[in-house]
This record gives sequence, C-alpha cells and structure tokens, in this order.
Amino acid sequence: MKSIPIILLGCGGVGRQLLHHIISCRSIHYKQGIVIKVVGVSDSRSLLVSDDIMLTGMEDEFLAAICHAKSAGSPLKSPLNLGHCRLFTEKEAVEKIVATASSLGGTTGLAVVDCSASAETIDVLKHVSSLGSCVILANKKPLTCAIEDFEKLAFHFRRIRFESTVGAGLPVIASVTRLISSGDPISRIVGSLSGTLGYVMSELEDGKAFSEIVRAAKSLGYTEPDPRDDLSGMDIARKGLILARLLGWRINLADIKIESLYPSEFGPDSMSTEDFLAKGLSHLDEKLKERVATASLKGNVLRYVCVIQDLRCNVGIQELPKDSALGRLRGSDNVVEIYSRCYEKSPLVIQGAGAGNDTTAAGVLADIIDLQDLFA
Ligand SMILES: NC(=O)C1=CN([C@@H]2O[C@H](COP(=O)(O)OP(=O)(O)OC[C@H]3O[C@@H](n4cnc5c(N)ncnc54)[C@H](OP(=O)(O)O)[C@@H]3O)[C@@H](O)[C@H]2O)C=CC1
Ligand SMILES: N[C@@H](CC=O)C(=O)O
Repeated sequence: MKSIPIILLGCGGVGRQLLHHIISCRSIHYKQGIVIKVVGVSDSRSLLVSDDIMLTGMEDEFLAAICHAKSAGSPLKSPLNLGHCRLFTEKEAVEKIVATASSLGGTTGLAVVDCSASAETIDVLKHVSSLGSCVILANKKPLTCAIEDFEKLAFHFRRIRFESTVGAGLPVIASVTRLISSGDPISRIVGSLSGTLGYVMSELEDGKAFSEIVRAAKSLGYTEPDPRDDLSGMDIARKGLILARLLGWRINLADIKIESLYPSEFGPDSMSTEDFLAKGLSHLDEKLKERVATASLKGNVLRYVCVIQDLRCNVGIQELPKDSALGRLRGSDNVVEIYSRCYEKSPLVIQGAGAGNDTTAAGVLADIIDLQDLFA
C-alpha cells in the first residue's frame, strides 16, 4: 500500500471539506493501493501533529472531531485529548513542519497542503519544497506574491499542484499547462473566473438586493473569508495573475487593471468585515440595481470578466449580450475560453461550478492523488 503523508494548513471551509473527502474516499483509495495519512493539521493559531508520523497518522474519528470542533468555532486544541498527537503554538509550527518535512523527506515523502487564505505560508512552503516535499495549494496568495517566490515554487513543477486556485475543481490549470507543454502557444484567455461575482451578477438579474446576495454567497462558501476580496476584484485578479505567470509573463498584481464594486470608504482600512456585511453593503444596493437595469434595457447583462492577452491582464465589469457564452452563465459557474494556435477560431472552453467548499476540496484531493507516484 502506498502511503501519502500530508500536513494540512488551514482548517476552514475548504480544509475541513478536504478532511471529510479524505475520510469518505478511504475505500476508493484503498482499491487504488493508496492511503492518505494526515500527520498534521494547522489553523492560524496552532498546529496539531500526530505522535506517530512514520506509521499511522491521525485516526479518522480524530479528524472528524477536529472538523466538528473547528466548525463549532472552538480552537484546534479542544479535541487534543481525543487523539495521539501534540499541539504546537503558531511560533513553533513552522519549525515543526520543516522538521517533519526533513524526516519524512528521506523516507515516504510529505505533501504540505495549503487550504489557508494567508500570504504568510509562503516561507514554509518554499522551505519544505526545497527539502523535496510536495506542495498543493487552494490558497492563491503564495502564488501571487513576488514573482521570485512564484518562480521558486513553480520551479519544482513535478512536485507542486494548484488546480483549485483557478476555477475551484475545474481543470483550468491542467488545460493551460497541457497546451504549453505541447508547444501550442496561448494567445488569449478570457473568462468569468469568480464564483462569487458570477453568482452576484446572475442573482441581481433576478431582482434581488446586492447586499442580500453577497451575504448568501458567503453562507454558501463561495466568497473569500472577507468578501471584499471578491468584490474588489482582487481575488479574480489573483487568478488572472496565476494564469498569466503560467504563460511565462513576469508580471505582478500591481500590473493588473482592476475594477472594484465598492468605493474605498468601505474598504478594510475603514471598517471590519462584520460591519461591511451588516451595514456597508446595503449602501451599494441602489447603484448596482440601476446598473443592471440600464444594461437590461439594451438586452444586455453585466458580467465580471478577466481578459489575459498581449502581456496584459484586466479584470472588471463588462456589459454583454444575454445570449453570449458569458451572458448565459448562471449562479457560481465559471467559464474560461482559451485561444491558441490549435484553438484559434473555436476556443477551448471549460465551464462548471467555480466555487464552493465541496468542489474546491475535491480539486485539492485530486491534486494530492495526482502526485502519488512520488510517494513510497
Ligand atoms: N471557497 C471556495 O470556493 C474556494 C476557496 N479557495 C481558497 O481556499 C482557501 C481557503 O478558503 P476557506 O476555507 O473558504 O477559508 P476559511 O477562512 O474558511 O479558512 C481559512 C483557514 O486558514 C487558517 N489560517 C489562516 N492563516 C493561517 C496560517 N498562517 N497558517 C495556517 N492556517 C491559517 C484559518 O485559521 P482560523 O480557523 O484560526 O481562522 C482557517 O482555518 C482560500 O485561500 C481560498 O481563496 C480556492 C478556490 C475556491
Ligand atoms: N471566492 C472565490 C472562491 C474560489 O476561488 C470565488 O468566488 O471564485
């Protein structure tokens, strides 16, 4: 039986769903001759590591107890007495993860899976990667910091996977990398890459209030922890940047033209996420209602679109015909059109659910399994 030891960074909506998927896929993986051994789980404050990283990892009942505790808002340490593991503080966590990567690196190997929403994981990811560990990300931030950091991670292209960073479980990254590897030059990528903004735009057409829609998108697990990351266009810009960097463009977030759906006085420097959701959002209802109505009079709809072409990446609202590929999108679906020499007139189109904990975590799990050949 092939064993894949993992340390999970981040035990929020996506991280917990990943643990549930790992548990529920045990028999499928067993038939494939694979067992995923969760040896560590961290959140923003602490890290739990199994006492026996070499043999067993954490038991499924203990993983379920961790998920239960975290979804109830309790700290990671609360189920500590139910499992055979040790707790490390935030300060000790990086050292412990690196030590685990060093000890498992020479034997079974280790995969560090980043389901956090933090830019701070970049250093530990670079470190474990340099020690030979695999890195799998749902978190876009480590790939959208400095270009040098992206290149350091991407340099180990056989050991890194980040399919869920763009289009959640949709095979967008895989399609782009396959085209690149086959020497088919990509000239343009255009798409609706935000599940949240797709959902917001299509629900606005149904006459609902912007504030209600955003709150619903958050409860459905589509938004980033702070929905302003989506509404500012920043999250979709990160996805655009990851795709542009995959094309070999050495660009940064600052090079991307981004249109925000809210003015700066509602930004994180002026109010908390809770205040924005409770009070700030409703100030935007009327303006967006009018914008949707004006487009509708011309038979058009609004879509938040990312265009990557000619060394430029722009993200913002476009008014599009209702019956266009983007105009027909409903709910949190994404659509991505990739134009290349082989797909010049008729683009390669990828479409489907583009956000949500279930599909995102499924994409992460598929990435882990995709790396199975690197494990003993
Ligand atoms: N939801 C979706 O549809 C998709 C999400 N993603 C990405 O998945 C990631 C996770 O999203 P989601 O689960 O919704 O976010 P949540 O806010 O629900 O969870 C984030 C988790 O990360 C933890 N965390 C924060 N900082 C650190 C750190 N430095 N080290 C380790 N853990 C840390 C948090 O800890 P604590 O519990 O203590 O706050 C929390 O457990 C995000 O990067 C998001 O962009 C990607 C594609 C789609
Ligand atoms: N908040 C994101 C989640 C996936 O990256 C989105 O809405 O698309």
